[in-house]
Amino acid sequence: MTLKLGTRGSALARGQSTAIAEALSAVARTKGLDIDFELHIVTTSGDTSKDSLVGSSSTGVFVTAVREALLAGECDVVVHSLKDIPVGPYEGVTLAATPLREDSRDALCSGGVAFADLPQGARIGTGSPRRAAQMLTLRPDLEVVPVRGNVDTRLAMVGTSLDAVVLAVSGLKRLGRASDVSEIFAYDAMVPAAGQGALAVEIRTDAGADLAAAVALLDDPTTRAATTAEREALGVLEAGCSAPVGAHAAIDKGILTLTVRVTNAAGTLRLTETNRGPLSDARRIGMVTAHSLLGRGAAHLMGRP
Ligand SMILES: NCc1[nH]cc(CCC(=O)O)c1CC(=O)O
Repeated sequence: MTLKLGTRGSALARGQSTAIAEALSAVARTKGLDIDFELHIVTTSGDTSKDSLVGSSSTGVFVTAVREALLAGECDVVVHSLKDIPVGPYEGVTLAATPLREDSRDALCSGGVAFADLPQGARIGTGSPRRAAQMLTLRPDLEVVPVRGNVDTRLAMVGTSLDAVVLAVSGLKRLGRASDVSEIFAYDAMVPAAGQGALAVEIRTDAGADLAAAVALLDDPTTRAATTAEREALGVLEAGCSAPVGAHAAIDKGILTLTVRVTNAAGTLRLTETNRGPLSDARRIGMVTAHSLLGRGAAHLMGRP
């Protein structure tokens, strides 16, 4: 049987979707199921617009287009970067698997210069308020330059119009650009975005039990718990993926430790909160952490009354 796997058309999206398609076929075979996948590329207006807000995946337009293709029956399974998916349910769509996640940290790509050694006032490209704010906390002298476009486009700016860019380690690895990483930010220096480095495999809620069971074989319970806590915190903070909010859950010996950080845009004020507990409490840990941040004034830092 050949199924269609829906994805965006960027090199990153196609690469990670191909990897998931192969992994799905392999796990299905171990259960005696013969499933092959062909990629179904979903294009959106955003894919051709580099300079407008529509070009930002933070608005969720790409995720919505891919999900609508799934609901329309143009494909049977879809793959997204989890961090691009708005928090909350989507009618008719089920998150069938969160596979083992890649490194979730952020990386400096500077042509080899360490973050501390960047020249005074260096120009750093990022479209992420979270990365911009945390970078300015560490180095208020830096000039943050808003950039858009895919990973390769951004890397091409290093050494020409920019001194460096900040990108997710996971995306660079998936694109075979790990050698462009000059320094990886420690988790406490730059708290990653909720869900960064993780993928989401979705199916229609009314899909057959066989497909649901096959996809579920790819689910990694540790990744599921960590990203559940991170995304719950983001949801309670009412922050989208474009807010200056970092959320990172680490799991060690069955204990989940969630750290959430809210920074103001200038990087001059920040609140960081950490809570831990069993994996089964992932959602509650996310909620509790976000509520205590709100109690400490997080909404004000995010520019809300
Ligand atoms: N916002 C764009 C985006 N969405 C997912 C990734 C790759 C990182 C991931 O796998 O979470 C990227 C690029 C980046 O942040 O560097």
